[in-house]
Amino acid sequence: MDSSQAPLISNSRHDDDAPYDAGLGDESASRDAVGKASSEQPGLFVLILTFAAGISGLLFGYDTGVISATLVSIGKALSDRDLTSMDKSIITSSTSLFALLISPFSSHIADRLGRKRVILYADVLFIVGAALQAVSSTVPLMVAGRCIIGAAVGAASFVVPLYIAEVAPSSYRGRLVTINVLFITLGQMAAYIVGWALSTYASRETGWRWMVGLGALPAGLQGALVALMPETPRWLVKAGRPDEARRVVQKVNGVQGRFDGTADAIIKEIEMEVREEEELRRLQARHASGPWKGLGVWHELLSVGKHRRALAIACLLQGLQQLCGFNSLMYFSATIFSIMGFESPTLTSLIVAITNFVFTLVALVLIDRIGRRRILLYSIPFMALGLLLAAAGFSHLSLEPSPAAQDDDDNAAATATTSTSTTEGERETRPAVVVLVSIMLYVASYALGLGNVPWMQSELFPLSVRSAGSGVATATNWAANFAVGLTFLPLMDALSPSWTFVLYAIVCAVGYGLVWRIYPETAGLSLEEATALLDNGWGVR
Ligand SMILES: O[C@H]1[C@H](O)[C@@H](O)[C@H](O)[C@@H](O)[C@H]1O
Repeated sequence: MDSSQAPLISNSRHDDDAPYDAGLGDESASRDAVGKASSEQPGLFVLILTFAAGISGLLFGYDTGVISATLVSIGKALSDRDLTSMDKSIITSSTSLFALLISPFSSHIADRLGRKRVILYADVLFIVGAALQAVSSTVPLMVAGRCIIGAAVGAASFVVPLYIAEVAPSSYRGRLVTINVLFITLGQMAAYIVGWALSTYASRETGWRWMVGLGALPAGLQGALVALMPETPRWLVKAGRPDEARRVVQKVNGVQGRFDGTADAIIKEIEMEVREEEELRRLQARHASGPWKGLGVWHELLSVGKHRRALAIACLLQGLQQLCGFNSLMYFSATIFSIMGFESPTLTSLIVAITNFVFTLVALVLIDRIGRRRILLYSIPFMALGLLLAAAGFSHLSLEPSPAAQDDDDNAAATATTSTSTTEGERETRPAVVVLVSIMLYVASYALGLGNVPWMQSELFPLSVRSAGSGVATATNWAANFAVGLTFLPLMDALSPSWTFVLYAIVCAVGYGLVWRIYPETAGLSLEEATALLDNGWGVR
């Protein structure tokens, strides 16, 4: 895996003011000229770039969030029958599977053809995937559309943060991680609003087709914006085009067409970094021995104790972010609220997306003050509590797990009417409210901690293994996301909703113990200090 492989990873220098450093390389380099450039106000150009990155997070969020309302609105439109739990699970998880499969390839394309090219290809995939879903008439066609969307999400979630990190001044790179998560949650909220509006006001036949098809619009906008943007200076230098790279740096710094010593210094620094990186790769290849021979950076990652520890922590956090079951709500909350008999399941499930977005915003403000380890240790118990309360609520509800009840809003409304018109039904209202409030508690505590902290993975790894380590951790995230998407509905059928939620609570409890045991506090530390914590052990005091 090369330096550009991992999402949220970039190349160059460490910025002490940027606790969310997106995985930038050479810690030792703090050149004056670069520092000067970094402290400047963002120009219009940089703002456009940030917006472009935002669209990508938005698409990631929209396309993963929209499936919740889509699944309850499809009815018999695919293959002339109701969707089974297995259909729903495959339609949902095919996206994460393809995101997992595609991201390593996109790093090679990004290195060969440039970052911009990957963004454009991803946009094309977003558009094709959206169109295919919108016109699909069978389950396999819908799955094919979701796979194409997955490939787009995988490529975009990898390359856009990289693009911005390589172009923007260092002070902006640092905030990228959280801004990206914020845009993802914004996209999910937008998907839920669109899902609710279309399932309520559009016709039954076409509403869900618009939901999935609308994802093409931001992709088209992003494609048009990206076509106007330059390649990154770092890629241009690597491709032997330093003059073009200099022009881009001048544009970013707002000194286009004038002599600018800062731009020269930055280009020199990039050239140095590119050389250092190549040298490092040669050394790694030469020193590898035994089973790791020829594996280069993998040898370095797996044979050195502190790198292994960093990898264990990063994978633990990413795995936990998904295995705690959050995305089962993101993907299936409308289905859950539908079988609980809520009159408008898509509107009710909007609460999940809004809570997630609002508390991600709160996390932005709190996380540096409280610290990553501490915010996790404070929030995970509340996640477990929310899950257990929801499980208790579910055990007092008589659910209607039949596909007809799940897929038909009218049916769901009928169920709700019946349940509220009888004494039996009135007794059911209270547990339904308990489930809803518990889910909000769970989502809020997730958004404060686990929704964000794992993406700060790159600060655990030293430069030499940063991209490889972050890449593996990101793959862990998609793999666990896939597993949860595929197993949630079958688990609900096999174990009951209560026990499924108890299972996620157990995952949270085990995760809490592991975080407490092996994840040291890195907030407020420079990248050198953070990675040094793992030199001789887990660094937990
Ligand atoms: O950080 C994000 C965010 O928490 C999203 O809401 C979730 O759907 C993603 O899986 C996660 O990676």
